[in-house]
Amino acid sequence: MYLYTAQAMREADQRAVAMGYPSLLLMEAAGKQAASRLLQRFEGRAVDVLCGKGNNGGDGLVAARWLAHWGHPVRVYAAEGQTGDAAVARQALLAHGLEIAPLSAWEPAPHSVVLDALFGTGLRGPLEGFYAALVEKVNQSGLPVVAVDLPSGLPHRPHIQADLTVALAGLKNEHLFYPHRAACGRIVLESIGMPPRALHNPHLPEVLCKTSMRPLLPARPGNAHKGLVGRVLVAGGYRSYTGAPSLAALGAYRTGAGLVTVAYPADCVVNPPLEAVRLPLLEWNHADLQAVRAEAVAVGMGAAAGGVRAALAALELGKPTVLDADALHKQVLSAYVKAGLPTVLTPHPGEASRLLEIPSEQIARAPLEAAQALAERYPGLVVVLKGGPTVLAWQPQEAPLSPPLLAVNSSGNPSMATGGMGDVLSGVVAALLAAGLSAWEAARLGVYLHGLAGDLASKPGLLAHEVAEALPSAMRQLQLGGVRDFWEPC
Ligand SMILES: NC(=O)C1=CN([C@@H]2O[C@H](COP(=O)(O)OP(=O)(O)OC[C@H]3O[C@@H](n4cnc5c(N)ncnc54)[C@H](O)[C@@H]3O)[C@@H](O)[C@H]2O)[C@@H](O)CC1
Ligand SMILES: [K+]
Repeated sequence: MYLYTAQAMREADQRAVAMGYPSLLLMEAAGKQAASRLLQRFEGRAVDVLCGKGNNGGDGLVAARWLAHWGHPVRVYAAEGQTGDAAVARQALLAHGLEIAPLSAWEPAPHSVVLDALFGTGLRGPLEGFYAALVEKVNQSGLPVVAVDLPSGLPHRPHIQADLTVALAGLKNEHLFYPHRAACGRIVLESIGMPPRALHNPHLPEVLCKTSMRPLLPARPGNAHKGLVGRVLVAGGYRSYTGAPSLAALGAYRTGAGLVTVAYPADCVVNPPLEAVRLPLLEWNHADLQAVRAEAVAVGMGAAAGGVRAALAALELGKPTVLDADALHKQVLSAYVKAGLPTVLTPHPGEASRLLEIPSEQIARAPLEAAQALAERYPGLVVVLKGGPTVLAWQPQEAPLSPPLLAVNSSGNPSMATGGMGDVLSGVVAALLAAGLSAWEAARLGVYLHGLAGDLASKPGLLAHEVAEALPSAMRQLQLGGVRDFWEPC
């Protein structure tokens, strides 16, 4: 499943039409499904449908017809001048004997619900004048609002603040990225019958979801022993950052690693899980690390200035590696690019800002672009840019001229914004690398499982080790089909 821009969705629509699929069928499905989702949530309220001139308005006209047909009180307010499918939708509505009032006549009615079909993906630029005032009037009415496809006005201001958004055919950027996502309220995705071939577009970012992530779960053979399912070496720790390697070790064990060894400076007190092997070191050197039996390495957590030395020593092991926190330095990344090892780097926006030398606000505003820039700068390394949502990018070394592969995570929640969460993630990804997944697979599944565990454990004051403890349930639920993507109806 992909994440669409307005342009990419228009192209999908055009491909469907070129394949012979009538666009009117899409509008009919869109309107009917929006109407039924509205009723599911706001049954018993009269509905005011506000329709623009374009196809988003056409969806609203279809919705109004079905609402009336099903016997619900509905008032329709629409702009003049529909063309194409939207004009057909208007005719069909009139044929049912409904009246259409001008948008300027709309006044909030107590106990009603507003269906916002003013603007969708065709909006060009911010709303002004009459439409800006109408959107403000809807927001100030205090009435519940169901938005068709997108809250009208997004991605600009002003925009509708919706309680429910019925996304059509595919998720758009605004449905996943803040602050726009907050304007959508609950999001339900309706396929509206769009032919899957029309939606197919591997140049778009992938949305990590249960369907694509489940097949990546490593199988545990019946004759499994701890040396067969992936062993992880965690290398990190510095005087005041002693928890980080322990959390990474816990993340790795809870993702199924067979054995975890924690290497840390001998002058710091690290308390890894009882099940971990401890390796206190006087100096970060390759010879000591070489003795550890491990199929993957996670390096950097809380290692302070030692992070670079630890990462360069780990590089000589020639194993798939996760680089986090104090290992995220340009000289380290360049050395890993040169080595061509499966490598995942997991910066947060502050670390990405340091690596890219751009302000972290710019990264927060356009995380996909930032992850893409890092992937292009360090070809072959998989970039996991942590945030809400976490995004991923990878420029395969063997295809330097193709655009990087991109992905956006759909699991996780704001309660995960606490210390140590990234350390757990490093351990999760390292365990999946050790289990034999490629760097791109391990990073995507790791990010998704970590978010899913955060969703299962979600509560105010959530701690990183609690997310690690929820990982086994997350994996079990994903395996057994018990997971719900956030856009699925309840
Ligand atoms: N896959 C698809 O592409 C489908 C799209 N459908 C609907 O079609 C919508 C897109 O339809 P359209 O492309 O017709 O676009 P919209 O209906 O979103 O908006 C286009 C209208 O808005 C006006 N407009 C644009 N910017 C404006 C501004 N800043 N201020 C005032 N007016 C402005 C345009 O002149 C035009 O009349 C989707 O969001 C969805 O609701 C569905 O009907 C079914 C299938
Ligand atoms: K809308």
